[in-house]
Amino acid sequence: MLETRDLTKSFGAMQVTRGVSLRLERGERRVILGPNGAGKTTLFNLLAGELAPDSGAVLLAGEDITALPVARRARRGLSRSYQKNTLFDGLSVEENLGLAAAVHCGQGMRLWGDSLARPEVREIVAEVAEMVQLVPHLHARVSEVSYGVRRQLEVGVALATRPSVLLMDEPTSGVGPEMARGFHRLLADLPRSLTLLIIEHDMDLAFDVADTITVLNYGEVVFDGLPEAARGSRLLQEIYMGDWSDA
Ligand SMILES: Nc1ncnc2c1ncn2[C@@H]1O[C@H](COP(=O)(O)OP(=O)(O)OP(=O)(O)O)[C@@H](O)[C@H]1O
Repeated sequence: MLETRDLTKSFGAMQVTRGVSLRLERGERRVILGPNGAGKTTLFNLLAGELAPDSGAVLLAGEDITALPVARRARRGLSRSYQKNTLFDGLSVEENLGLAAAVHCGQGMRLWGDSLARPEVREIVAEVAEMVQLVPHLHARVSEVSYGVRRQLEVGVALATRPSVLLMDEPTSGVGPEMARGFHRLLADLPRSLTLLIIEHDMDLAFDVADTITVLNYGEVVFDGLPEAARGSRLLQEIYMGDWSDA
């Protein structure tokens, strides 16, 4: 469903992405682990189209999308859930979801008030609200909801564009461990038709949701495989010493 071939990216003399080749099947939940500075966010930027690679290719459903800008990748079903500045604080949870759904349904921002009433938009809002457990919060203003609900809404806004592949950069960052677990259960319950690629800093949390794990270190894939194998890997234990000993 999503593939990279030998992606490389440097900033000046520093090579931050080194020959990264990944292949995600449809419906796969892959977690990307790696220490600070390993190149996880850079890889996401290359996948989403915010950065162009120096060499290599990104393929979505078999088609080369390396040259496509962010919006065109999104229209093809590759979406990213952002941590910051993507929500309209003065609007309700429902309106935020509705706006994303309306844009997806081809409604201009200009008429968005009317767009929200359209049946296809209402249907998406209801479906997504259910998926990310936002039904009790639909009428709350975003500025008034808890941090955890905001994080759920960020994922909801991305889902309202009906992606086939969703990239999430540390969706649980800043929430406590218990809430993070709940959040991962929510992710695990998302429809299996959706392919998920998640950056997660915490190794234990990664095991909650991952079908497969990729570990980056100094921009390079140093592990790619099943979570059970990751648990037994000495290399990972060394890289993740801090997180393992904290666990
Ligand atoms: N635009 C940029 N210009 C120069 N250097 C950059 C740029 N973006 C990232 N870097 C550097 O590239 C390296 C990888 O950064 P990246 O953010 O991809 O790592 P990461 O694995 O996501 O780290 P973290 O877990 O801390 O977010 C870091 O050394 C970072 O300082």
